[in-house]
Amino acid sequence: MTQPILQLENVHTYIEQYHILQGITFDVAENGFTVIVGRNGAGKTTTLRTIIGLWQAKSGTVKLRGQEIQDQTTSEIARAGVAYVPENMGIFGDLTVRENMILAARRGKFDTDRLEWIFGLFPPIKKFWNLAAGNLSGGQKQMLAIARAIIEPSDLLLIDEPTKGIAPAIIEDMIDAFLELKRMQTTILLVEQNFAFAAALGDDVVVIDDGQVVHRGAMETLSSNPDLQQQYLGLALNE
Ligand SMILES: Nc1ncnc2c1ncn2[C@@H]1O[C@H](COP(=O)(O)OP(=O)(O)OP(=O)(O)O)[C@@H](O)[C@H]1O
Repeated sequence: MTQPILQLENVHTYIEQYHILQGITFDVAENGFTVIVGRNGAGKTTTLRTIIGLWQAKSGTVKLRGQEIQDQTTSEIARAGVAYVPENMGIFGDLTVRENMILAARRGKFDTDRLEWIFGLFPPIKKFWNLAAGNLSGGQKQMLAIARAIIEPSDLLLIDEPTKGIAPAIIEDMIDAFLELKRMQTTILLVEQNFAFAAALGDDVVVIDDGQVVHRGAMETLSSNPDLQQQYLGLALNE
């Protein structure tokens, strides 16, 4: 079996005095789509922030291609090939869509083919190219945040809850865009509350509860078994 691109081993993260991640262990397969699910406050965002170095693990290891990265800074981890779309999306509302994209492009220049590919994935990016990003709808802002993260190729894309507050019709469009990313063999680790969305995309799933991994394995095993869903997720994801 090939080495996973990312491996977390017994990761403990504290926020101030609070022991939030309590021994998180899981792998992310290269070219796969892994989804982290779990109820509110379970520690999903903290897990992504620990991987990208915005929180520092107090103990345990995070390995990228076998190299320990848990003591590296966020910019070092980003340079090593990890892109991150935070829950708040991190876009600049007073800059145009184009300017937001330029800031995310290395050397401030676009690869034309890649930009066309992104326009195909997310048509609103092309349509509102010269509009201040603050005027976009919630779903369009989310698309812009993802477009910024993929304007340069990365080895691993971390995305935090892209469906949050997004209308169902837009969620369908996002599923199509993510399926296309999957076809392009982008390795993705997604945090998601919407189980239908997670199940439509995930190859593998990690369930976190109260700072611990309570289940991991093939998404198919969980998505095809309502009893398992009830056991691990309760009603939290279907509210
Ligand atoms: N900056 C912070 N200061 C103190 N506690 C925090 C901070 N950020 C998160 N926490 C706490 O850490 C725990 C895990 O939060 P986290 O955001 O990782 O959960 P989550 O699973 O992503 O939840 P949600 O689905 O609600 O976003 C929660 O109890 C939260 O209150």
